[in-house]
Amino acid sequence: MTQHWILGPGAIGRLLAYTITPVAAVTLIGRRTLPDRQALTTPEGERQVQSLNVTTSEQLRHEAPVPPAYLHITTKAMAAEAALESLAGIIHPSTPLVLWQNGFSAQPHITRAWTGPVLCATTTEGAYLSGNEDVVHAGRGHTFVGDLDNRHGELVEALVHTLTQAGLAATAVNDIRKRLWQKLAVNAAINPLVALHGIRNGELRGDAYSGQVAAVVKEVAAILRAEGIPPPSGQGEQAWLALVWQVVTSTANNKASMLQDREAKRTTERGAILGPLIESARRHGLSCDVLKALDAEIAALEADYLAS
Ligand SMILES: NC(=O)C1=CN([C@@H]2O[C@H](COP(=O)(O)OP(=O)(O)OC[C@H]3O[C@@H](n4cnc5c(N)ncnc54)[C@H](OP(=O)(O)O)[C@@H]3O)[C@@H](O)[C@H]2O)C=CC1
Ligand SMILES: CC(C)(CO)C(=O)C(=O)O
Repeated sequence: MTQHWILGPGAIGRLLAYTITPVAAVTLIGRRTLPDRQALTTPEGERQVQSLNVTTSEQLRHEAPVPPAYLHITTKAMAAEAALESLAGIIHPSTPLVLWQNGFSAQPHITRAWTGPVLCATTTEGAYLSGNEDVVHAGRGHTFVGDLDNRHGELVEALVHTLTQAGLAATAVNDIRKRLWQKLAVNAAINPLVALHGIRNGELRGDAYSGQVAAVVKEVAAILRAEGIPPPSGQGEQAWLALVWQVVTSTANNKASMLQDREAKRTTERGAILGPLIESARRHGLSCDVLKALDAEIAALEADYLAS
């Protein structure tokens, strides 16, 4: 059986481990010990329990594990490189990686630094944790998999086959860079504003916030034009705005991930979402005062609650 190691036993990591275990050999790796009996509540509300092969990077150091065919990294973006580093000397540097992060920071950095293949996955599956032994699969979505340089088509296809066999809708693509930026654009327009104002996504449609969404999208659209990233359908700023309102409406009742991070007093993914946009604006000589102000406000908020 193909060995899949999943590093980062959070919502996406546990969803993947739980789902792939029936069709492949899975090892779920954390930095602290977790129970091996893990429950998953399906989108239909059924709670199922399964034994997973759960371990820590420290424990792996004392074993002689079968090398994995894929190492999935399912930490938050800012933790991905340190998590990978924690397996130095345990996995071979030619091991194929699969990065599941939102944003566009871990992907280019790790693709440049890792000597083996690096695949990227972008997913609209929705999951959240409910304790040390429970994950809730809140909504089914679709996963797109590719690699930034389109050099690893066979590995991508084989992974997509496994995900599909496991019941996760997945497609191999040759434009993963574009898809990652498109998702980042939507995240940049929604996440910082809802986190700062403490509101659910749908509330952005109100008079108090809709102008702020439009101001963010104006800057994001100009930056993505300079990056050569088109909206998924239509053209220009209006198409980006329409996409954002479509996602706001379809996720109206959601607490976005950045708001959940704020409420749980965790570091947010602002560096992976706003960071690449601000850096791109700098490279292309574009102004991005709205994005910079949002980034500074989130940074101040984080510093405040992380210190308390
Ligand atoms: N949840 C979702 O529905 C979706 C998430 N994503 C993206 O997927 C990524 C993961 O998100 P999500 O699963 O929600 O995040 P979580 O915060 O639920 O999980 C992150 C996990 O990473 C673990 N971790 C952190 N550092 C290390 C380390 N050094 N070694 C091992 N494990 C480590 C954490 O462990 P610990 O418990 O010890 O802190 C935690 O279990 C993010 O980039 C997110 O944007 C994308 C689409 C949907
Ligand atoms: C699309 C959105 C904003 C849905 O909540 C999301 O991906 C997130 O919460 O990070």
